[in-house]
Amino acid sequence: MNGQESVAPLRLGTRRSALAMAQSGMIAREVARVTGRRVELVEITTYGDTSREALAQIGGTGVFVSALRDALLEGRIDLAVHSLKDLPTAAPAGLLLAAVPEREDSRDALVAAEGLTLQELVEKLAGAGRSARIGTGSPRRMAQLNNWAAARGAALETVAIRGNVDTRIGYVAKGELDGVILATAGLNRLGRAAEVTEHLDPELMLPAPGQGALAVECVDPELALALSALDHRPTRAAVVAERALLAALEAGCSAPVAALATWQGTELRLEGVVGTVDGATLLKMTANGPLVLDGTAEEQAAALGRALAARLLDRGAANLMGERAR
Ligand SMILES: NCc1[nH]cc(CCC(=O)O)c1CC(=O)O
Repeated sequence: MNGQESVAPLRLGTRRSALAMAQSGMIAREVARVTGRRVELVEITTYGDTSREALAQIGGTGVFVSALRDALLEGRIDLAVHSLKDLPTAAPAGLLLAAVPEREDSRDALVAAEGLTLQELVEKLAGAGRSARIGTGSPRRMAQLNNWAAARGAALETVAIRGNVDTRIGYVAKGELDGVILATAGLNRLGRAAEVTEHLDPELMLPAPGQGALAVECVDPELALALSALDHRPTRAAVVAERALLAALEAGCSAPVAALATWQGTELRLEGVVGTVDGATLLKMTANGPLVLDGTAEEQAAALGRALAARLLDRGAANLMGERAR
């Protein structure tokens, strides 16, 4: 046996949902390329995968992440891939955010029958004498949809749903709902981009902090160094700003908070939204910061996020979000 063959494959922990498998498979190929090592997928079942309870009841999307993090800390896997928007802003000691690969489309998407946009859907159903029933389990999406409808006097009702992509799209296919909102990035990664009937403009629907981006976590600093080849620094700076905003608001992952940082030349432009689920109030603010992608980029980006959070809190964001999570 030569030295090459005796090197054990890297164990990449993944949830077994179709989306997690697609994301993990994609990153596994990249990891094999940059490390020159074999990568095997190790399936980890999380409580969030087996429970039918509402996400808010079982502690939010953090439940998907914690089983993978436990496996990392216990040495059962070498690296894990998460959807960045599901990653709690506080990381347990010992975990390294080795890479944030280039972000996919960050926008939310409408999947509706007959290829209709939100506006067309609302108009058509108003003609039929009823309101559009749109499924989403996300308070952030509910707040913005309800606010959009209220501003137009449109008859729209949000319906709380959860489940995987198939389940959610199934509600529309079976005619139980008029439309559902999903993240474009997830649909793209699953090869289901064609099901989207409208990509929602961030003006209407600002995405969740980190939406469309992935996080690669590991424990071993040497592995982290190798994985940093997959890091996309403009994406990392953007999501750091978005997550700093979220953390400074002390909002739980189920609070109606949205944030998106985009590059305008050498400036990072951060937009934040805090609202009430009923859409009655939506607070939207923007901060711009010139940002140099050097060793201090993350601190500069985080400062931008904290500054915007402070301005939102000045305007009463804490009251809007209701009871703060912890
Ligand atoms: N909350 C679940 C979740 N977490 C990550 C994605 C996929 C998109 C992404 O990577 O941001 C989704 C599905 C969705 O919101 O439709």
